[in-house]
Amino acid sequence: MTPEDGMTEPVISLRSVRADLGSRPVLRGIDLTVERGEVVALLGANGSGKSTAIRTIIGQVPTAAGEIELFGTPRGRFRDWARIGYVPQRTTAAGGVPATVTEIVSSGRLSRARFGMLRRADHEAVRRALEMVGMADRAKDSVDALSGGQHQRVLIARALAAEPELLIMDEPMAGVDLASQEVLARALEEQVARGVTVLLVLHELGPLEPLIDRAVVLRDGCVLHDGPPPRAVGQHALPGHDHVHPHSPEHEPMRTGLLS
Ligand SMILES: Nc1ncnc2c1ncn2[C@@H]1O[C@H](COP(=O)(O)OP(=O)(O)OP(=O)(O)O)[C@@H](O)[C@H]1O
Repeated sequence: MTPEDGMTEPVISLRSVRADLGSRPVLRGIDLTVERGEVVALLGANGSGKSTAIRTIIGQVPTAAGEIELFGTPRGRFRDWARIGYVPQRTTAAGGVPATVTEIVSSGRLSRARFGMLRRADHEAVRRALEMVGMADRAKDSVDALSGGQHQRVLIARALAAEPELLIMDEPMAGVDLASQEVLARALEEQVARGVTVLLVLHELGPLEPLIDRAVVLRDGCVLHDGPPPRAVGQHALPGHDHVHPHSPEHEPMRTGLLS
């Protein structure tokens, strides 16, 4: 590959990005770069702006200032959405619409389908995505019959079905049982081994810890930390552990926390 192919460009680049929700400034000057093949975790307390950052990157929230590039192209001109798999913050896959697991996952393949028609290769990609998240045996079931963790697996399979180069996931492990977490961690590991770039919001690194190259911690819409992920196990060791120090009577309890 040559630089002209855009292969040396960061996959995601944010420069001084600001975004408002209503009249409220939620992102207050974010710089963030994700290089090809990196796995970056976005951490921070509730309300610090993680989801808004993700939604701004994929164009669901407009920027008030600053620049965003996807695969080296300004976001406003970016059209190649099939290269990006997005897993929104936890919702049910069904949304009240009667649909089977296969139908939901197939909808993630439409961006790759020619003239909106799924061909054999597309059906195979759907089947592979279902296998990757351990849901192949539920392919024909209605999504209404699934548990929360299984819903989440289906949403991830939907994102994987297009065989994206970049996966953006908003708390993929939230509310997911341990068995599903391990399945998802393995699926993600497989994606990373193939060179897929990943940006994901997490509350704790958990079973994904070994995969994470870098952690970006937000606080009040600003980047507080951008560097190696905390390696020590356990919530206490995270940079942002909500730590109240009761043993400093002369001071107010000190809150250093970011993650909860
Ligand atoms: N539609 C909205 N209108 C106004 N303010 C909003 C809206 N959605 C979110 N906010 C506010 O924006 C801030 C950032 O929210 P965001 O969802 O990005 O945080 P987060 O870090 O993802 O939080 P969580 O960990 O709880 O998901 C919060 O203070 C939230 O109350």
